[in-house]
Amino acid sequence: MSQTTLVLLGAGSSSRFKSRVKKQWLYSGEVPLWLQVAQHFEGMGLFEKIIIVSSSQEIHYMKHFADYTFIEGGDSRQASLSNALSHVNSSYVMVSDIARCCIPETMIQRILHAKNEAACIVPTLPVTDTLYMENTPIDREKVKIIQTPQLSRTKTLKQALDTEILFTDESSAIASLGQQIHFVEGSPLAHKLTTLDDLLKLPCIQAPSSRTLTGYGIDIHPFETGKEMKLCGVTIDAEYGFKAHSDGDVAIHALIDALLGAAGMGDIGELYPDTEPVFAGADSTKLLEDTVERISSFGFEIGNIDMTIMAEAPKLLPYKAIMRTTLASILGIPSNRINIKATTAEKLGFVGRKEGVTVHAVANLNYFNWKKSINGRKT
Ligand SMILES: Nc1ccn([C@@H]2O[C@H](COP(=O)(O)OP(=O)(O)OP(=O)(O)O)[C@@H](O)[C@H]2O)c(=O)n1
Ligand SMILES: C[C@](O)(CO)[C@H](O)COP(=O)(O)O
Repeated sequence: MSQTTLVLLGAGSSSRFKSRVKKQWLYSGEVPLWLQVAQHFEGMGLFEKIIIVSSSQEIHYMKHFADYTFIEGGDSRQASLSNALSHVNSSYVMVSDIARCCIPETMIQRILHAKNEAACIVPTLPVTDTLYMENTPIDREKVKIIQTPQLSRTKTLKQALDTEILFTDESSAIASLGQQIHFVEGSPLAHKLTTLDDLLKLPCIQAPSSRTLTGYGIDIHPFETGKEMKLCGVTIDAEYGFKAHSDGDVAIHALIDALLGAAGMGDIGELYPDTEPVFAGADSTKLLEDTVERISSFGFEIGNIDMTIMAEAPKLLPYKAIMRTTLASILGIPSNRINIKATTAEKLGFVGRKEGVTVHAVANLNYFNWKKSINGRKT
């Protein structure tokens, strides 16, 4: 069995990437980039454990994709690494930026073969352009580009990071202890995805799939007198509203479940539990806004939505247009891609007896087409 743990650092905020979707959550085919990277390393069969570092909200969703060890990151790359290192017990630890997406296995083998050469093994590339330091040319033979993954003796790395000093990589931390660093040849394929233009340099990243993902949601609420009735974020003129922990907007609740269903993100109760005081009387449009924000940040675009409101009363026809425009502005799609149907239950069941309302909703999502963002840029 290998004595090496792999740590993949993915808790960054992608600020230089300048896209509404963080680089870790771009889809390559039908797989988010972070997962493509993890599966690529896992397929090599070289590691006893794989740790992925990310934010707590992302980790909740990442666990729906795969069973790695997920650890919450910190404010800096080094803080994220330190959190992960407390879960590393193997003699060696290989650390890589998840943003280096296309690292060839031959490069990993080169690094592992050199493991006895020094406390830290580092892949490098030569500089091939002329270099200036401020206004003075410098000898490019004396500088190198440092890549990841870097292989370190775990004990030495833990000792090196037990400091207030912030290092930009493992090798500089270990060098600060006076330990030797051993350099091996890196690869242009290990280039780090930092800006949108880097996507053009990384051939293993495929265009996102054109598949449509469909989700379904249903919600039921009984009527309650003395409450304001809200449906699709619109106030309805009625003598009663809905009994609920929140404002009881049963249509928005069904829609949230449809959106979460399409994204594979669980259901409304997981995200906004009705046991939490913070959601007492909650404005459901705010919950929908939060759902849309999450879905969007995880690499999806909303295609269209359709819903059926089953209500014996009140008559909803006069409200359908304003309901569509209200939802359109929250979902960020044109109102023609939102369809709202209303029907009675022909006096049957609890809906027919005017005891409450049922809403069924369907939502379609597509993967965010990041190729369009690159093509739309002037270089
Ligand atoms: N607090 C942080 C910051 C960075 N990283 C990770 O460290 C690697 C190198 O960082 P970088 O490429 O700079 O990613 P970001 O920090 O996301 O990018 P930016 O600096 O543009 O915000 C990335 O895989 C990133 O996810 C991390 O785990 N925790
Ligand atoms: C660790 C690293 O990738 C080596 O080149 C680099 O230092 C990370 O820098 P960043 O500013 O956190 O992207």
